[in-house]
Amino acid sequence: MTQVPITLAEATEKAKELRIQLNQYSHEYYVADKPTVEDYVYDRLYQELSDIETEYPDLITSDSPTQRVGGKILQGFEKVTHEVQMYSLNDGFSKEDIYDFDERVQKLAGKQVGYCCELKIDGLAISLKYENGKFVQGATRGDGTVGENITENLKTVKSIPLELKKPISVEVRGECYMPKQSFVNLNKEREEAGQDVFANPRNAAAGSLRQLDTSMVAKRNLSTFLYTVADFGPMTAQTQFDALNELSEIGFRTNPEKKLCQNIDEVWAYIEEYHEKRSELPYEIDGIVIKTNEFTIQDELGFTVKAPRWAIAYKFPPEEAQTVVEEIEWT
Ligand SMILES: NC(=O)c1cnc(OC2CCCC2)nc1N
Repeated sequence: MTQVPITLAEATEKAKELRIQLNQYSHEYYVADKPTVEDYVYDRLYQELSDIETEYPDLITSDSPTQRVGGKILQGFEKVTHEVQMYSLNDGFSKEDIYDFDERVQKLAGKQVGYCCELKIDGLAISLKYENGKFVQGATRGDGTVGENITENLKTVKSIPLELKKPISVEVRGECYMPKQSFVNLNKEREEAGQDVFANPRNAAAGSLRQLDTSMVAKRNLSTFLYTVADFGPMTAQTQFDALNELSEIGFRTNPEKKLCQNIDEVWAYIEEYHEKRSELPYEIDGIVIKTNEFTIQDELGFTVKAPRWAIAYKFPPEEAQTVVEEIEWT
C-alpha cells in the first residue's frame, strides 16, 4: 500500500495529477501505438490512484482509468435511434466493378475526382457521442436507424477516449474489432475451458460487446478505428482524408494505412497492395473502402436508401483456408 496523502486537498490534487498522467500513457499505448513508458511505471501509478480512490471514493471521476475495468452487471441494452442514419456500403467484387463505380461517379460529378482509400476493418460498426469532450453514449449500428446502447461496455475499450483533447460535442463512427492475436488467445482459453470457440474475430468482437458483465468486455482487448464524423460540431475538415487526420488530432484511433488517390488506377494499385499485405496485418480486413474525398462531391452524389453513391467497398475473395503446417515431431 503506497503512502496515501493525509488531507483530502492533497488527495484531490494527487488524484487529478495521476489521472492526467495515466490517461496520457494510456493514449500513447492504446491509441497512438507509441508507448513511452514500461508497463511497471503505469502499473505503479495506477495502484497509487486506486489506493487514493479507495481511501476517498468521492474522488472517483468518470474518466478515471480505474473505471476502465468495468464491473457493472447490465440488465440488458436499451435501444438507441441514430439521428444520422448509419449507412452500409455497396460492394464491388472485381476490377470491373471498381472501374464502373469510377465511371458513374465521374458522370454524376461531371469531373475527375480524388478518392480516399481505407482498409475495410472486419469488426462491428459503432457510434460514439461526446458532449463537451466527455464520452456520453456508445451504440451499435443495429439496422442503421435503431441500434443498442452499449456505452458501459465501450467504456472498457481502452482505445476509446473517455475525454477528448478538446471540450467539443461531436458524434463519430468507426469499427470496434478484436486483434488477430487476441482472438487466437481467447479461443485457446475457451477451448481449454470447454467452451465454444468463436468462428472469427468479428464474431468474437460482437459476442464480447453483447456481454452484460462489463468486466468480461474489459478482458477481451477490443480496439477501434474511427472513420466517419456524423455530427461535426466545431470540426472543420472538408475532405475524408482531412477528417481522418482531425479525428486523430482530437484523440481517436484511426487506421494509418489510408491513402489519397488521384484516380481509379491508383485506387486499384492500393487494392492490390493491401490484398498482398492482408495476412501481415495484426487485424482482419475483408476489403478496401473507396470514398470520394471532397465532402462537396459526397453531398452532390448523396445516398440511395441504404448506401452512399460516393463510396464502394471492394471485397477481397475469401482467404484460402490457411493450411496450418503442423510441426512434425522428429523422434
Ligand atoms: N469497415 C470499415 O473499415 C469501414 C466501413 N465503412 C466506412 O465508411 C462507410 C460508413 C458510412 C458510409 C461510408 N469506412 C470504413 N473504413
